[in-house]
Amino acid sequence: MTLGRLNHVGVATPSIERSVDTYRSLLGAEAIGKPFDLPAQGVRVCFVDAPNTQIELIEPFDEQSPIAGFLKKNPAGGQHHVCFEVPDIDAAVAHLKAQGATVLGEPRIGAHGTPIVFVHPKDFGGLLVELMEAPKDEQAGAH
Ligand SMILES: CC[C@@H](C(=O)O)C(=O)SCCNC(=O)CCNC(=O)[C@H](O)C(C)(C)COP(=O)(O)OP(=O)(O)OC[C@H]1O[C@@H](n2cnc3c(N)ncnc32)[C@H](O)[C@@H]1OP(=O)(O)O
Ligand SMILES: [Co+2]
Repeated sequence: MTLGRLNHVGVATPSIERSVDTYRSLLGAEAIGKPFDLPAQGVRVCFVDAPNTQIELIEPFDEQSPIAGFLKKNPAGGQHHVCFEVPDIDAAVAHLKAQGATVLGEPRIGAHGTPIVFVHPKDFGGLLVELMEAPKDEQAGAH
């Protein structure tokens, strides 16, 4: 298991449009992607680029969304997860399970088109951690 770059910070919001306005007006964010649906993950997504990472704005796609409960508890939204890159998601999952961590489900394709998996917040002092397999071209470029 090798810890890689911080890929993004996930921020849950009841309205991507309102959050985008806030990032633009209060923080001067300019590089903001177009929102898109990810029904398989139960979210609508929009990336705000910062020089060294991304903010991933996520809004529930439907009532079954994994962020529905979070927004019920935090109606204004808030920081939801952090995502670190790993070179090999299957190796990371095997390592985490061997250490007794609670891996939430099987790896699935995430918003960047590579496999992702989540680790329960109880294993990280209340922080929901997402691991994302780094794109192979980035890994090749890193050597
Ligand atoms: C855009 C696609 C993708 C990407 O490519 O980047 C994504 O990021 S998708 C993001 C959304 N998807 C997920 O979050 C999937 C994984 N999450 C889950 O499986 C669940 O959300 C959860 C973490 C198991 C929580 O389930 P939930 O039913 O909402 O809550 P519980 O009531 O069971 O909560 C148990 C416990 O955990 C606390 N909690 C819940 N969410 C968070 C959070 N985001 N950060 C920190 N803590 C969280 C909750 O408060 C409970 O605590 P206690 O009350 O102390 O038990
Ligand atoms: Co994410």
